[in-house]
Amino acid sequence: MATRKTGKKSSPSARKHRAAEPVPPADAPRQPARPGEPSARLQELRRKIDAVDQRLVRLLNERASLVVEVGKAKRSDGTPIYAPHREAEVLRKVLASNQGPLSERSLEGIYRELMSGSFALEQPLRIGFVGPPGSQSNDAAVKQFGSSVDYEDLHEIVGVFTEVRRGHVNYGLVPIENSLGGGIMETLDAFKANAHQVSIYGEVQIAIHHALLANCQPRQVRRIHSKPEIFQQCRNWLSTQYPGVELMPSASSARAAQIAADECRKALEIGAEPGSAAIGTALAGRIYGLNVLFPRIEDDPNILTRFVIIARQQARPTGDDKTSIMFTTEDKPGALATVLGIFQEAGINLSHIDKRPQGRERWTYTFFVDALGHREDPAMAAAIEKVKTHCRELFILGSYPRSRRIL
Ligand SMILES: C=C(O[C@@H]1C=C(C(=O)O)C=C[C@H]1O)C(=O)O
Repeated sequence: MATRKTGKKSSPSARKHRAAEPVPPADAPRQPARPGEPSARLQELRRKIDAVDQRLVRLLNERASLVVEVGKAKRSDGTPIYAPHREAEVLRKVLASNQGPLSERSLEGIYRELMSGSFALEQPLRIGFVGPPGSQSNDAAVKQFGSSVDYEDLHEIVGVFTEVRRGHVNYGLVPIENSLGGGIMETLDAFKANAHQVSIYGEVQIAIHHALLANCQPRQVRRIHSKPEIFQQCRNWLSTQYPGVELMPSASSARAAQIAADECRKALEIGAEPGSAAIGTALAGRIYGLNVLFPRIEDDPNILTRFVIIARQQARPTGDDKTSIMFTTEDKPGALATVLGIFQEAGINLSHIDKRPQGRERWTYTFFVDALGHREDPAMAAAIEKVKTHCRELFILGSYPRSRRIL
């Protein structure tokens, strides 16, 4: 008969207990924990979690060692480090094998951070965004590329294009379309000036959330800083929660957070009550040292901004891609309708169309169209060739994996 290390014979009830799952069932009689101490069940569960973590760390490092090898192989044949087509494939396989209880969203978040760690192992990546730090673009970049890459605030959308083109950053993230305000003019214009040198390598859809940030109690807030558009997007919330408060316009929500943090500090220095707040991202709160008093105060919880990742490389096909093209039609009746008809005939779905003044000739426009499919798909390649014959000029801005998820 098995004995304990003490040498004592085990009782039948003890044997039964040892043979069963080490974690006591939830309905087992529980030893009352001493106040402030975790119960025996909680301790046992935590011991199991610790053991799983040990296995996970080994597995993560097994994966990381393979990533290091991938990095070497890429460097020897000049393959780009960041491979959105491969990431899409990894995520698709991982999510398909998920049986819960972890949600898809949580698993995807974990994998995004894991892949961010991969970059650091293959080659440190530098990502350009439009600041100031804590801006929506900074938030989007961190959600997409995680915390293991370097970020550079390039101040202006056009600056992101310039620095990608010059190779000072590996990739850049710029907003292209907002579900409330439509196309982002500065980005479309920057494509007109840089279409030869950079291309769209990926897209990211970000849910826009606004938080009330401050260093005081909610009832102490007297003045709120933010961008005028953001006040508009939180109008109902502000008029019910803070009807008499002073609204101070600023150039960006991140700048607003910086001003509110400065004003709070100064108030505290002179012994006054801090009453300044800002509406911005939770990331801005972390950067400028403000607490989130209320998260998600936007009136419409479904505001999205689509960002594109720009690069000096072309993304490979994944089977679920988008192609963005930019063209100027010939100056004749029905020219745009002819172009759109070509996609229709080819059975190619268009997901977005926008326009900007062409710039050189008055009342002439440059059109931006997103078509579903990759430029290497024979139907897409043939349609684009045909479209070209009806255009003065046409550029393919890029083919890249279509993003269906919202970060
Ligand atoms: C490891 C690779 O490099 C990067 C990291 C990935 C990963 O961690 O799975 C996937 C794609 C790339 O962005 C790869 O290309 O396979």
